[in-house]
Amino acid sequence: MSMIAAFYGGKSILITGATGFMGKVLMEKLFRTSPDLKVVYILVRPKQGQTLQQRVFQILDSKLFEKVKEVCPNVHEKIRAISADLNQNDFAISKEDMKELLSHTNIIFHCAATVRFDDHLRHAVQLNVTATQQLLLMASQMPKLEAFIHISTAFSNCNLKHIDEVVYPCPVEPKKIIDSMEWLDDAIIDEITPKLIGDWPNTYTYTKALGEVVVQQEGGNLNIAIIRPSIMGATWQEPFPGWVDNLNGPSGLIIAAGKGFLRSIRATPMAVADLIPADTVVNLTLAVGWYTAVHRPKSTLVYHCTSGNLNPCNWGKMGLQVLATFEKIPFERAFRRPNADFTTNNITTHYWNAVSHRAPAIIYDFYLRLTGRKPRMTKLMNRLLRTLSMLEYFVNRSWEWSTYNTEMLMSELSPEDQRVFNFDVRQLNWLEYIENYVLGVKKYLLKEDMAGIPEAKQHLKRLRNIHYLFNTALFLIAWRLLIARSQVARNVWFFIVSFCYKFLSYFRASSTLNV
Ligand SMILES: CCCCCCCCCCCCCCCCCCCCCCCCCCCC(=O)SCCNC(=O)CCNC(=O)[C@H](O)C(C)(C)COP(=O)(O)OP(=O)(O)OC[C@H]1O[C@@H](n2cnc3c(N)ncnc32)[C@H](O)[C@@H]1OP(=O)(O)O
Ligand SMILES: NC(=O)C1=CN([C@@H]2O[C@H](COP(=O)(O)OP(=O)(O)OC[C@H]3O[C@@H](n4cnc5c(N)ncnc54)[C@H](OP(=O)(O)O)[C@@H]3O)[C@@H](O)[C@H]2O)C=CC1
Repeated sequence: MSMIAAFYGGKSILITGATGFMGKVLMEKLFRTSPDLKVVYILVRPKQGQTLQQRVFQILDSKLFEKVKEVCPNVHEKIRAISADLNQNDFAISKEDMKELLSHTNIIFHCAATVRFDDHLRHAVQLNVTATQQLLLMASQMPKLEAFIHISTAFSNCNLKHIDEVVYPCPVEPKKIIDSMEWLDDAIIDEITPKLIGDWPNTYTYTKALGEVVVQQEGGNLNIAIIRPSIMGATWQEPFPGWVDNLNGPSGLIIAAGKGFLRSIRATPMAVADLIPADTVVNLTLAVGWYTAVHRPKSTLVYHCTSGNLNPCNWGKMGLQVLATFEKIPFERAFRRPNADFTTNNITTHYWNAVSHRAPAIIYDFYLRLTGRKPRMTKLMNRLLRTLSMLEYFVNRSWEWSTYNTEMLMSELSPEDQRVFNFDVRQLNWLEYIENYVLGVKKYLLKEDMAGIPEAKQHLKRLRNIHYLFNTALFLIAWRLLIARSQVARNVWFFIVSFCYKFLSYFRASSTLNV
């Protein structure tokens, strides 16, 4: 019997960010392994014209929850969606709901965040710092609370090269940043943002670092732990391989490469690609929840959920495997044949961006205009280039994360728990994982049918022929222009033509003799 699964039985659990990528995988695993838990409170905001209930039903209706419905048929009764907006005071939670939360919650998993790299500092501070502070305040009023688990990121200290499982101080105290956001106007914030974030690459990583300091400073007597996942990718094993439902991290680029838009990316092939499957993160999170509540460590423990030091893979190997998988599992209606490469300096990056990204987009938009349709490729390409420039920081560096606490926790688990809540990334086979990841992107993100693979392959063949035809035409035009202008080129041309003619005549003559 799994001790961790038994621990969550009968518990009331509060999850923020349950509608996000990690939150959904976390809820799924909780219900599947501890179907006898009492209730899962989720803080949800109405979105895109959907009510809270509609959002919950949409999640439960997805393929991700198929297994849960078998082991926990009344799962919908155990999810209590609470209307909340983490940007508002007291999260805009009604008095009755707040009372219920405060009096019943046993465990908190704080996953909500803005993960956009380019978010305005005010918004990023509000969600990643102030909301964390408010949640801690709520937690301090929960008499039954056993553990508060805060999800951060391994990149919260990406301004360092070697990162230990400790909370590092920030140059400016979070309280001062929170206060200043209240009275500074947007224009001034924009101006001072580069100075404030210093050597952090974006407002996301910076505010996640501030969030950790807040957790440490304002955690009081709570049992708290911080989890730092690296780049969260599709699921590795559970509930099935390859599940993913958003474009963050590598997923968006896998689509861009598979559809033939992405031709080059400025990345260092030997840099460590610190991906971590979402189910591995969730298993560690649930194990940490159990350990923190049961063992009550004296200080706030930080757990790195990374792959680089235990089972490293680099961007070169990952990129090649992604491309190899497209041969077997192509995406439908590709714009060009998938073929991308890494560039390593500014000049080649600019060159390939112009030749392989912008030029084809302009040509295609020209064709769309000619055929009376609305041009869209240049806009899409600009967006892709913007995304690439945001991700560049992370694919041209390697970090070392120590994992003592994570390894300590692994050794504390019973063999059964090590199996059910497996977060040992050493067992991960990267080639197999990446293949399943690409397959998952095709099935769950692009919603493409496997039955369409032969047609997709045919389409790629057609694109290859068009590519050869286009290159041949381009060569002939260039040659024709050269011949018209240069005597040397004309002489070379006549030499080649007469040589070919002689060779053909000789070949024909010898085959006639043989007959
Ligand atoms: C040796 C030689 C080998 C040669 C081999 C060659 C190999 C070739 C490559 C093959 C394939 C590539 C596979 C691997 C590539 C490496 C990928 C590396 C990724 C590394 C990521 C590292 C991140 C690490 C950070 C820390 C991790 C975390 O803690 S948090 C999670 C990370 N957060 C994010 O990823 C968020 C990033 N997104 C944003 O910040 C923003 O969305 C944006 C700035 C990128 C875009 O903002 P914008 O306002 O322009 O657009 P938005 O409104 O958000 O969306 C507009 C439309 O674009 C779609 N979208 C959104 N995000 C992405 C995305 N990441 N990629 C693509 N498209 C995206 C979005 O859905 C919108 O679409 P519409 O709704 O249709 O308009
Ligand atoms: N994805 C990754 O690669 C990594 C993520 N992390 C961390 O893991 C955690 C989860 O990330 P992930 O699941 O990928 O992120 P998502 O963007 O998928 O999910 C974010 C969640 O936060 C919720 N949220 C955002 N704003 C508000 C708000 N104002 N009020 C209420 N809820 C809100 C979202 O709700 P809604 O659905 O309404 O938008 C959503 O449920 C984050 O803390 C992130 O920093 C760490 C490392 C890597």
